[in-house]
Amino acid sequence: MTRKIAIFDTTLRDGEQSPGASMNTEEKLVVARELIRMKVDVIEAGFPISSPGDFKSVAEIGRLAGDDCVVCGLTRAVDRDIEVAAEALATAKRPRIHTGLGVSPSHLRDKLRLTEDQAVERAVHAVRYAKSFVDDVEFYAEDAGRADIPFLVRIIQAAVDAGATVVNIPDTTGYNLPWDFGARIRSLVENVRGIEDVTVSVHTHNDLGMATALAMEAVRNGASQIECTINGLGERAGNTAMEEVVMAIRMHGEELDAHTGVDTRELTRASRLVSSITGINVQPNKAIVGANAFAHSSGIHQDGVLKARDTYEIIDPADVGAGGSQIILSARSGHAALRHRYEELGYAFTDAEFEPVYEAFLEVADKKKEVYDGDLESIVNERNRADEAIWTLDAVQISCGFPLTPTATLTLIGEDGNRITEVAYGTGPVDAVYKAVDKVVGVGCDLSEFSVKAVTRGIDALGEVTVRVTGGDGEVYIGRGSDGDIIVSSCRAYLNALNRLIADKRERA
Ligand SMILES: CC(=O)SCCNC(=O)CCNC(=O)[C@H](O)C(C)(C)COP(=O)(O)OP(=O)(O)OC[C@H]1O[C@@H](n2cnc3c(N)ncnc32)[C@H](O)[C@@H]1OP(=O)(O)O
Ligand SMILES: CC(C)C(=O)C(=O)O
Repeated sequence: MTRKIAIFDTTLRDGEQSPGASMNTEEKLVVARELIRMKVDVIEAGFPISSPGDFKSVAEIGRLAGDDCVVCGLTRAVDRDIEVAAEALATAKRPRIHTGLGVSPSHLRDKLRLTEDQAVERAVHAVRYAKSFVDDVEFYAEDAGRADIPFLVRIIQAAVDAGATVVNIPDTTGYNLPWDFGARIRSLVENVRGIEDVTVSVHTHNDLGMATALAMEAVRNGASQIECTINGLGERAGNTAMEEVVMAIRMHGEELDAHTGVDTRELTRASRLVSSITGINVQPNKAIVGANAFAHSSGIHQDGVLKARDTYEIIDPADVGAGGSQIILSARSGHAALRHRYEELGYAFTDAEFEPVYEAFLEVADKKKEVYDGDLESIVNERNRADEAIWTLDAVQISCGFPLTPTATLTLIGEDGNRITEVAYGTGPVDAVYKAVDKVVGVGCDLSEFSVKAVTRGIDALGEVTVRVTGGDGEVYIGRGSDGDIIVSSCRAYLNALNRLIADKRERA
């Protein structure tokens, strides 16, 4: 059996320190319920002395959690902070006070203005004072990543001797390289007496984009608790993302001799919940929970994933509650992906039928970022209309705007393959195009309806135009056309209606 690594979630404390991420008590309770459901080991619920609202959140989450997990409140190494935290945690069945102070030369000299001896004295006092309220006391050595290692060993030894149950080694400024941070943890594991009886926690920040790597290297060197947040929220560039460390441990459990108790299938839901409550979007390419984490948009990858998912996916999306892999159709997609999607939509093509569809798809895809199902249907419908066509559009050009007179120059191809070009003026660009069509086709009819709608979402959506025309004998014909350019869609729709009218006339003649 591998070692259990405790997951200490600090979304509601350090995560909330992200600018713009503050949450009220109700919102924190919603997140806490999700954290309990996903079986984290510890919830850091807030910093009780910082405001009455945070005090209330810690108290309410303490009540909510019951036996399910430890609930923790943060303090400075200040008596009043510790007293207030103890008061807030009185509702909790498994309370933990998290106290400590900065230990790097910069924090000691410039922020706290303490000598090393004074800092050790203050740490010992804070741990002992916290122990007078609760059994479970975690000591943090803030900015341990930049501390002198002999002093770090000394102050952690003092905290352990004073009764700390957990010692937290933060790389507060995300300064370390993973192997240097690992060596720090190893120094403590090898040099602090009694450390084997306490939990060694790490709390890493992402200032160099290495928070997860730092945490993994710490686990490899003896850490047994990771402090992290959903979506990597937290001060500045954020904290270690829970979804990343939990999945990295799951993927490499044997090598790390580690496992966690987190239900990974909740990771996506938790990510979306925190994003919607805080209003902070998750970047699409974010590991594990980003919208693109299991999306494939290039032909070679799509072909591979359709043959065997693990050619390009190391995680089964279902394992993190993300549903399934996604194939995104774009101009980089190949035949395999397009054919697969059409089959899912119920279309079957022979190879000969499929080739022109693929070419029409590429034409649309080159104009759009992403091709949606509605576009695919439109492409097929447009092709079917083209197959039946008597007159087809070869080219259309419009000149319009204020104060120009809208003018259309249009070329149509007839059944015999001949091209005919006409120019016409109109009250608007569509009117000008329709007048030019009338000149070429020479069929009398009334346009009784014209409507346009976007086939899919986005500014680059295909526009589908529907028209109704009434022929001389009162018969009504509907025409449709779609394209990224609505003048072209309008022209195609009108031609489609006229083609039907002409075909009908011929049939009846
Ligand atoms: C790395 C981290 O994420 S630490 C957690 C950060 N979280 C927060 O700061 C929570 C929100 N903070 C607050 O609500 C307030 O800052 C409070 C209530 C904590 C303190 O408020 P104030 O008393 O007004 O102090 P202020 O914020 O101006 O300054 C912080 C003081 O705490 C001291 N201090 C900072 N950390 C510690 C510590 N761990 N132990 C003891 N003292 C500390 C500072 O040196 C400074 O003291 P000084 O005024 O004597 O120079
Ligand atoms: C208070 C400590 C644990 C912290 O948030 C940090 O060092 O980043």
